Amino acid sequence: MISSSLFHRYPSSFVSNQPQCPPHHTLHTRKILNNHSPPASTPTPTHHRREKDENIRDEARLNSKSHNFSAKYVPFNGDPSEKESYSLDEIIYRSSSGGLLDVEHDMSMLKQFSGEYWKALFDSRVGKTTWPYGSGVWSKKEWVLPEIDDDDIVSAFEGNSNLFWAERFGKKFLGMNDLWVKHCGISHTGSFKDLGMTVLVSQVNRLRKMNRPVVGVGCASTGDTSAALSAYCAAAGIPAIVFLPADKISMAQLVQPIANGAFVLSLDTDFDGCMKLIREVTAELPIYLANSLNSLRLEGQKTAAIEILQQFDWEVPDWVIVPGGNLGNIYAFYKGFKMCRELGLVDSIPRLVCAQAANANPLYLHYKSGWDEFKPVKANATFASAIQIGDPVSIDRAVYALKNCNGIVVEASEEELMDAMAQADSTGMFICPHTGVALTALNKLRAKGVIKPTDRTVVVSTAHGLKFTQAKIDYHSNDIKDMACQFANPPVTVRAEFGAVMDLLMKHLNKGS
Ligand SMILES: Cc1ncc(COP(=O)(O)O)c(C=O)c1O
Ligand SMILES: N[C@@H](CCOP(=O)(O)O)C(=O)O
Repeated sequence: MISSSLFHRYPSSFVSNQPQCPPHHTLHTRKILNNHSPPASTPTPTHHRREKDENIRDEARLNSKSHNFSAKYVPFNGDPSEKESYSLDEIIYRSSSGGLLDVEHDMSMLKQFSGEYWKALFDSRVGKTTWPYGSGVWSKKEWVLPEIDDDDIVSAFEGNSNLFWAERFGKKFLGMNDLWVKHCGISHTGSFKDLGMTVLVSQVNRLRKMNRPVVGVGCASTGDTSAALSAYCAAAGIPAIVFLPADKISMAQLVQPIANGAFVLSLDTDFDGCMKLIREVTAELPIYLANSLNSLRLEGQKTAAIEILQQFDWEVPDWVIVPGGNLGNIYAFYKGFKMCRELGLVDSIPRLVCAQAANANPLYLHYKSGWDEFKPVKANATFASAIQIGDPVSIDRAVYALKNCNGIVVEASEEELMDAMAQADSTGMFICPHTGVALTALNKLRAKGVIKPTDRTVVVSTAHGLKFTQAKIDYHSNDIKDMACQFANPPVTVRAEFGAVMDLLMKHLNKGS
């Protein structure tokens, strides 16, 4: 039996999947929340414990309400007068003309509530354990996948990642006082992919419950997509199949899908080759495609942009810098910011910078050519191995996003990205090489004066540094061909004797003074 006291544990607007209070109440609600005192209707806290057969899903089921929010697939950047659209319950990745798809929300329904209303609602859900809103993604459920039943959601309470004030790095290396790193990689599987994968796997869970023929979910990967897919599928008991380019991903990334029980294929090709194969295979077999070609993924990823605004108390930063590979994420950020502007939460959007490794730089070349004809490249090896991609599936999305926010594309050489990573680490971070690519872009734009010392700037950190320890070991061992490794900090071997240790320490301490 579900205890009736559960109904009284939260104000109803915190637990319902429909906004409850009318817009004119929201300013009041917000003020209350900001003052950290409970809304008047909150009962005195009790030390409630659930009965054996109760859980947070049951609570969500009891509290769910009907609503009129909806979303559908439409051709990406299509002609609005064309009527082509598909239910999100269809298994489809391309429009009738072969172009990309986008998830389009019924904005007229969302606009029935004011910007102030949405801010108060989203703010009220942060940091709770209420299913599914405790997740940073599902706390924005009405804007993500409004029609999914809470019961079908597969979530690890992802999102709500740290927006880190890079105080020392900003001051020491860039003369900046308002520099932030959005640590999307401090996450369930160690990358931002969790944000999109919770949405995609939840939808697959729904489709399978509807008896749709989905025998498994598959992706091509440079390591992070496969890790996220495998974890969320394992949590839901859904078979995962991953195509990996042999010897091109880190050990830590490789072991993730193996440990989570996915069927792992190591293929003698690069990521672009794996991507081509998974597209062919998913066209033949009832395996659902989990790469960002599937626009559902981007609905989850866009919440990182909304979260950044929320973390700045809905003030808009000047710049957001995102490392780009298959190029879904740069569009996801744009879409998140744009929705906040359209729905009245903010009145402008930041300028976006997409940062690429020079060894895998098709977007950069396209940008430099003045957006002339796009040409895929053969991506060369890079320490930023997760963005070693030469033929990005979301090229059109990225170009659209950058053109619409006065965006910039910057490239980083191997030495630049590794030095930037080492410098960031020396100020207490432990970032991945892809974040080093983004920091290089920042260095270059600061040096040119494009980004000003006081500009509020966010660098998106996309994966956890612990996935890329070998790159750091190579750098700090001074063991990289043609690289000075100028910030290497190798361990010093010394005899285990007091005198030898003291001599060494004295030398070291004198050097510092
Ligand atoms: C760690 C990391 N950073 C950046 C990216 C680039 O994201 P996107 O492919 O959406 O451009 C990826 C994946 O491609 C990644 O795994
Ligand atoms: N870096 C990605 C590459 C695939 O990108 P996706 O967003 O299209 O899945 C990875 O980790 O596999």
